[in-house]
Amino acid sequence: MNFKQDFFEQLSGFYSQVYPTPITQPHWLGWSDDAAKLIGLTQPNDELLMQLSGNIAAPDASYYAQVYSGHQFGGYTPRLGDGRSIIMGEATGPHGAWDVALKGAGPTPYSRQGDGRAVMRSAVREFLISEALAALDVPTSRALAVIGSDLPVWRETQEQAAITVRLAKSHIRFGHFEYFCHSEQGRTEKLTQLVNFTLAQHFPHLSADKAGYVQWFNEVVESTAKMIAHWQSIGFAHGVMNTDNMSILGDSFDFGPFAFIDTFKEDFICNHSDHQGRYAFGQQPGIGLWNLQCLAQALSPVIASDDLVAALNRYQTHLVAHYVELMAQKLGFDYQVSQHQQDLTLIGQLTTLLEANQLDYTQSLRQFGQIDIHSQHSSLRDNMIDVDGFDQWFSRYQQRVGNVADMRQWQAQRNGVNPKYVLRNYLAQEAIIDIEERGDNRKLKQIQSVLAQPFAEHAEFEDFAKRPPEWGQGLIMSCSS
Ligand SMILES: Nc1ncnc2c1ncn2[C@@H]1O[C@H](COP(=O)(O)OP(=O)(O)OP(=O)(O)O)[C@@H](O)[C@H]1O
Ligand SMILES: [Mg+2]
Repeated sequence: MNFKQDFFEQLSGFYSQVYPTPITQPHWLGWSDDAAKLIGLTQPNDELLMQLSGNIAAPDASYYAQVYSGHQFGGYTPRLGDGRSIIMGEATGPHGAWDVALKGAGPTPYSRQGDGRAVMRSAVREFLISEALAALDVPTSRALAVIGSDLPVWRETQEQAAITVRLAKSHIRFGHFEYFCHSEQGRTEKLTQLVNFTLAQHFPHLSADKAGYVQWFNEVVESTAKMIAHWQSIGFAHGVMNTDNMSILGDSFDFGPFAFIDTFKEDFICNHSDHQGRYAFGQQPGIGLWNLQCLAQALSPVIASDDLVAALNRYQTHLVAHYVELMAQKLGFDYQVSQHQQDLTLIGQLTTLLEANQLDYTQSLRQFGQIDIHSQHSSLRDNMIDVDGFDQWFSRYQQRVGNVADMRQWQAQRNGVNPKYVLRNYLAQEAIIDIEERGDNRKLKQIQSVLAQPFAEHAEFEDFAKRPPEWGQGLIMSCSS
């Protein structure tokens, strides 16, 4: 790995230097060739294993934990920081610079009561979902590897520690700006320094002046809206949309109790601790705005409030536009800005039908690849209990799609955007159980390779596209990780 150390060198006072605490008996549980390519790596090897498990230092790495704060479930925590993630620096490769973070690498000055560790099940889930979302073209942090160990850690019971090696274009979160706004008591030097660094590193097309700042915030609003539009379009619930888990680049970030919806349910909750449903699937667009409002407040010392409000006011338009555009591709009609509102209604009627008929979201959308738009009959229709309701919707939908000259091509296009395979919770759970009980990571590798091509057919792994078995329905994940 070739590192540069821009954050470390330019932002002293924004982190604490801290070394990983080695884990014992480190071994590769998972490795992503696709992520490796981003930073110019090819094969896993023993030296890399020793480096990424914290057993030996990597040349040119600086080890540090960043400080930030954040709104967690609506309440402000003035100081959080990386309690279990240690960044080695920015690895440079053919695809730019990527922070390499060892998540679960041991205690840091921000660990509070925590042990600085991650348990194997959560490390495996983060590894799988990072790479699966990337293959679905969703903006996301990546995972190079997951490393197992025999180090015991205590949660509700004794478990084994593991490390996810995360790659992210940046680890700067909304919470970074909140921290340097609220802790500096009116002084704006550090906040300005952080904004300037963010612009120089990640928004080089913008100038470090008032106009550049305003444009930057507008871009953050849009990329956040875009990310959430992606989530809604694929039926992904993040589960912990605290402001410290919101990347300033609009990348999906920090994967804990996330889930893909199986049977469609607008108010689906995946986080065991989310008693109020604050982060329910259907709440995500609104929470995105709420989080951006927190960010806007943190930036108010350096950006005029009228400009912040104007940018926030565009959030909903961005979100709807991106969502409708993605859904239009999935459903096979041309995206037109002037049609937004009608299209949104048409899409909403479909999801209402899916919910009322208790249908699986991923499977149902995949069936658009078999629809003949000129015929009333389809496998999707066969699955409906409310056939009349569906027929009414379908004729409106037929009108919207219009004539299709080449039906086969149209169907192939639908299959190219509606995944057959997503990381259903029960699949991740099966991989975890095999590792837990037998140290066997073959299932993990199979799931990873299928999800790397989620739009393709994988005849051998047809089962991975199935609805969950009874034990795996509505699995709700605990926050303990
Ligand atoms: N086992 C732990 N030991 C120490 N700190 C922890 C532990 N688990 C979580 N934290 C800290 O609690 C805060 C909230 O945790 P959260 O689950 O959002 O983040 P995370 O999953 O640990 O990391 P990241 O946001 O970098 O993906 C963070 O500051 C995190 O570092
Ligand atoms: Mg977090």
